[in-house]
Amino acid sequence: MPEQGFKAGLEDVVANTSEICFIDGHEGRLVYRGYNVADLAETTSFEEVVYLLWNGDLPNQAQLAQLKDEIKKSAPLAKPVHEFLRSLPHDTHPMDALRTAVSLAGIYDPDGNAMTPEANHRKAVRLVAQVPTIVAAFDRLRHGKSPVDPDPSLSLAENFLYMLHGEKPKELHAKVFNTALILHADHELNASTFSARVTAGTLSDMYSAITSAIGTLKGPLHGGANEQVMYMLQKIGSVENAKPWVEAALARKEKIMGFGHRVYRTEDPRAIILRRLSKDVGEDAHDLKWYNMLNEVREVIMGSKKLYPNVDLYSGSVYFQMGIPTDIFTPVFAISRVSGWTAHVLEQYQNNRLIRPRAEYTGATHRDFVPLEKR
Ligand SMILES: CC(=O)SCCNC(=O)CCNC(=O)[C@H](O)C(C)(C)COP(=O)(O)OP(=O)(O)OC[C@H]1O[C@@H](n2cnc3c(N)ncnc32)[C@H](O)[C@@H]1OP(=O)(O)O
Ligand SMILES: O=C([O-])CC(=O)C(=O)O
Repeated sequence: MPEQGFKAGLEDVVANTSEICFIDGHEGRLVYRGYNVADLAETTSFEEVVYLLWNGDLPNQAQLAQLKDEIKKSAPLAKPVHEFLRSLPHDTHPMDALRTAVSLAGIYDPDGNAMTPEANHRKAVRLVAQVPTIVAAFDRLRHGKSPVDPDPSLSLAENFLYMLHGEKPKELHAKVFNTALILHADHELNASTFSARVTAGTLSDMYSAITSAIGTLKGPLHGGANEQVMYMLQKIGSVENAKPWVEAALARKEKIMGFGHRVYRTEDPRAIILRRLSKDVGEDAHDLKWYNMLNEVREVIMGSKKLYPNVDLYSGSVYFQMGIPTDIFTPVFAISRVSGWTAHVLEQYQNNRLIRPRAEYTGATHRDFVPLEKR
């Protein structure tokens, strides 16, 4: 029998080693490959961070140019993936559309099920390049609009907003979105990354691992919380109503989305940056209602429950004010996190061992068998 006792939710259980991401939950520090995310967030491009996560070092100019070129060339979708998105009912949740489209894209990937490091690198590039195209294309199709082809002159952040809205984003939005992508790129063994690694650990292919991860990110206790925060703000309606609304929800023992974390015992460092971005886009739009409401909710929750905001609290208000529909907030999270998922899958393949924990059995052990005719 296993030596270790059972830990509900695997809390604080160390399940693998990794060189990709470090979290100091007490100090509120998040590090990608040795770099504090706060130092990267507003000074680098998302593509640089993708390179860092995959390769362990920041790229030089030639390496960055090559990765950007690979991403640009890989951004268009295979025709059957387009046709599939076109065939979906318009009320399909965009996260379901993304999950199934990524799975389908795997079938048309020219590298198929090849598992060489080179083939896996190319698949990682295609995934990072195509997830934004899928999310934007489905959003337009369900609103009766034609998808917009990716523009090779734009960065990944700019391109997503361009493909979504059909026009180039204003400078502030492109910059803020780039920062949001960097902030969401990786987070150690969060649930979706764990799920990707479990799938990769069976030596299944990268698309299967990323499909598992997307399904895991969808839930409201994980990436799905950003969408739920926006619905909560819409229900609250005004800054004045925030306190009574939250107090009533807490009295009903409801969880308030965007608060609490398995690892952080202080404020999530990403939330601190996103709060400022929420203010920036709010000021730019001459509308600080969402920002002010979130701050009021934060004060009530921190005062009464001593719970801190997580990454999902402020991101939605940022996206909303950039014209991103609420039900694609979680797919937008995936646009970024696919970089971390693929980095972890590549790391898993490099030093693989099947991931297979044990369960503490709590059922009956010695029951007398009764044949069917006598039950
Ligand atoms: C990208 C991300 O995944 S970030 C997380 C996004 N998820 C959310 O924002 C959903 C809301 N938050 C939560 O549900 C949790 O805090 C989680 C899932 C993030 C972490 O869960 P866990 O580590 O398992 O903590 P757990 O749910 O056991 O909470 C511990 C205690 O704090 C309370 N608590 C935790 N989060 C919240 C919350 N958001 N609102 C109200 N109470 C909360 C729990 O009710 C529990 O109280 P109890 O001990 O009196 O029963
Ligand atoms: O680490 C976690 O458990 C959840 C999280 O914040 C993330 O995935 O970004």
